[in-house]
Amino acid sequence: MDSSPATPAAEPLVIMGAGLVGTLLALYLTRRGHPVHLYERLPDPRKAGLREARSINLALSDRGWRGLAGVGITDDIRKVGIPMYRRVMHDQRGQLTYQPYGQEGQAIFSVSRDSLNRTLLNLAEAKPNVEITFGQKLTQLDLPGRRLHLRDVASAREYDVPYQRLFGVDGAWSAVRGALQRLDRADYSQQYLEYGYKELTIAAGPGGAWQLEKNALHIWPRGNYLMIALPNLDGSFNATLFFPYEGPLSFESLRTPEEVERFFGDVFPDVVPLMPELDTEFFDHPTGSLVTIRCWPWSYQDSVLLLGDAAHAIVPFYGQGMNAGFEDCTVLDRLLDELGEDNWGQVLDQFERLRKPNTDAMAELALYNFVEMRDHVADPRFLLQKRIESKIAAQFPGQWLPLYSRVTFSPDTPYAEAWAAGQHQEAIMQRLMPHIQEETDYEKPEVQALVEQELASK
Ligand SMILES: Cc1cc2nc3c(=O)[nH]c(=O)nc-3n(C[C@H](O)[C@H](O)[C@H](O)COP(=O)(O)OP(=O)(O)OC[C@H]3O[C@@H](n4cnc5c(N)ncnc54)[C@H](O)[C@@H]3O)c2cc1C
Ligand SMILES: NC(=O)C1=CN([C@@H]2O[C@H](COP(=O)(O)OP(=O)(O)OC[C@H]3O[C@@H](n4cnc5c(N)ncnc54)[C@H](OP(=O)(O)O)[C@@H]3O)[C@@H](O)[C@H]2O)C=CC1
Ligand SMILES: Nc1ccccc1C(=O)C[C@H](N)C(=O)O
Repeated sequence: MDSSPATPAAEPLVIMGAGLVGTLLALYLTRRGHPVHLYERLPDPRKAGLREARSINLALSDRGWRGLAGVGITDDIRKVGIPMYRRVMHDQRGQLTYQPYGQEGQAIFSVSRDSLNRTLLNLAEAKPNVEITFGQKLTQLDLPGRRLHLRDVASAREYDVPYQRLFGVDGAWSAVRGALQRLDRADYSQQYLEYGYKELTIAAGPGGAWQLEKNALHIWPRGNYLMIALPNLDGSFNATLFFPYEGPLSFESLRTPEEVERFFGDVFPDVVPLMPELDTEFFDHPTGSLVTIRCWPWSYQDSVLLLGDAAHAIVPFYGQGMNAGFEDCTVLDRLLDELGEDNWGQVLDQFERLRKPNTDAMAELALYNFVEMRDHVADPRFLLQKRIESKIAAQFPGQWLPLYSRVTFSPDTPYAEAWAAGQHQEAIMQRLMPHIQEETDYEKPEVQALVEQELASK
């Protein structure tokens, strides 16, 4: 049920970008009684049919669920999500090792980007005071004059639209941010990895059966590169290869179908038979780049605010970009409750000050998880350390929570706090692990004494 609406403002709030975060934001703002107008550069994905061909999935976790719960739509999404309870690591001989994500029953969820986007669009469009106009690209923004300059992509017609409040939710290559960047003392940085990514398909088995463990996120860690796979509802998996652009083993070095087959056969032998389209997909699918974008400020006076990837694009390795964007919506909604809608300037100011340290921490966490996923998860000592940490958490609940759980399953803990606590715990583990060779060593009196001493001095 919608909460009781305030008196609708005459002029619509404008949202630039009807991606995942923009559509969720529209649902939040319309609940407050505001008319909302979303503009989107691309055609309507529900009509275009183009995106359906690619079933790309995302990991949705507790911060994202909280964002969806705020507008009462978790049930719609849970129906199409697949819980993934653990990492399954595949070594070069096809041997498997396992690492649970959290406690019994805790999972991250694989959801299709396309169905999530469609569900959000359908829900937003069903609201009487939400309008979505597709195929409209923001080309210029007059910040002091509060005017958008848009282009109708199909006809190339250009026109202006005035606004009072604008939310820039137009993704990593945000045009709204582009205008803010030209302000005096605006900070901006973009850092690319020397890696790109390629999306590939692991086929469904007969009758739509999953050919790998269904309720898991699969990882093929290979030291300086990796492949991952997330399950789809139709029995297939969406695999992503994260691989150097250049170098002896790189996108540049694999030039022919034979080279691709030889490489995959050598390093991912257990999964190659499940990838019948490998050759064509490898050359037909684009190689995506991986970038971290930081900027400041995120707002202009009381009229413009950036959210989602437009404010904080991060590399995908923690599976948190969309989750962080959904959390933006929750935080903005809370600030509007606390500070009131007569204080937009204060709301925008508080929002960026609260969020920036947290999304900066998330950007670091995402880079950190790249090394963990491509390298550490293949190391038995690392997996032993994780099992010991689970034991400490079970023995001292409230005093110890693994970093992964803080980031993924603890939406009350801001990212920056999670990261700081995680680094502190890691320092303790570095002192503890030299005393532990196998799991049962944890029970040794000297190890127990050390753990208690470390926790007492925390
Ligand atoms: C390979 C990969 C895997 C990922 N996996 C995960 C994951 O598992 N979990 C997770 O939480 N996150 C993941 N992410 C991150 C996630 O995709 C992004 O964080 C999320 O899409 C951000 O949503 P957004 O709405 O801010 O931006 P977008 O989804 O990019 O939406 C922006 C919208 O604005 C529109 N737009 C852009 N420019 C203009 C303009 N000039 N005028 C009008 N409209 C415009 C775009 O067409 C788009 O529809 C992944 C990212 C990548 C690359
Ligand atoms: N953090 C990360 O590493 C990544 C994040 N993402 C997120 O996912 C979203 C959707 O991705 P996807 O569909 O692959 O988007 P695309 O890469 O297809 O980009 C969409 C549009 O953004 C503009 N664009 C692309 N690359 C650049 C660039 N390097 N500099 C300036 N503009 C650029 C282009 O607009 P035009 O045609 O007008 O020039 C392009 O058509 C992105 O908006 C981003 O939020 C995606 C990839 C990596
Ligand atoms: N969705 C992703 C996309 C790309 C790379 C990683 C992910 C993950 O979700 C990783 C998961 N959080 C993990 O730590 O095992």
